[in-house]
Amino acid sequence: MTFFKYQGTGNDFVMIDDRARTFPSADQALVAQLCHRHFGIGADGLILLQTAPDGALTMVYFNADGAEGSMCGNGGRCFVRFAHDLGLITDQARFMAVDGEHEAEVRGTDIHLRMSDVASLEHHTAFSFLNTGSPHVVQFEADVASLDVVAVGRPMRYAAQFSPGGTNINFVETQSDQTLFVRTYERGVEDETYSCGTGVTAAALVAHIQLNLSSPVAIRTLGGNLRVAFTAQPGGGFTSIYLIGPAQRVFEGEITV
Ligand SMILES: N[C@@H](CCC[C@H](N)C(=O)O)C(=O)O
Repeated sequence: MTFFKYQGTGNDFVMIDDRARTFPSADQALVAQLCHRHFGIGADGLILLQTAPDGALTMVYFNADGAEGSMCGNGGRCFVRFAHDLGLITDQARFMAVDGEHEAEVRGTDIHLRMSDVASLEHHTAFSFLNTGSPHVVQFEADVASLDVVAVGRPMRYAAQFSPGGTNINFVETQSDQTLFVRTYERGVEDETYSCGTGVTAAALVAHIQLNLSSPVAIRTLGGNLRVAFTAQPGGGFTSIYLIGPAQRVFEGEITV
């Protein structure tokens, strides 16, 4: 079976053209093994490109632990690049994902991906919590570069208040030029990843509310730069949310299991 490896700001994915529906998607151990960085290809997740009976392009996303996940923003941008590379879409696209339909546009090296609207956010003393397709804690910190993201993030990811599903944890610092620096502990990978698309989207929306940053918000991650554009609604929610940044093919190969 042919696979392709894609990355979007260092969030990396095994990508498989599964229009023939031959991939054994119920085999969690196989997905986890393919994503394993020592015993497999190595990736933060695996994505199947399928088509629905009505012909709609469909993204099926699995976390590195092998379980089917909620929405993945960087994975969605890589999915659009993959569909474009296969010649299945022009520069404008629509596809289905677990959280509904997404629109996207290919503009040179960048993919502009429309994310689900966000109706509400919770603000707690130390952090905010919201769902941008996946659940995210956003916590501002003074020195994100020095933070032990795994040591601090993992207990929060498993905290009782987020059970049973758990959450992703984003540590955010505002830089002098109003750019956000974001590092994320990612659920399902159970480690820090180089970038998380739904996570930086959450960080940008919270930064708009708490720090009055205007759209588009520029974000730096360990794996590169992203932008998040949005329209804030008078009632407190957000619409027309776009995650913008590069996505590229890295290599391809054959799975011989
Ligand atoms: N890396 C992803 C986030 C994927 C979802 C996450 N692993 C979860 O299970 O919540 C992104 O780019 O959004």
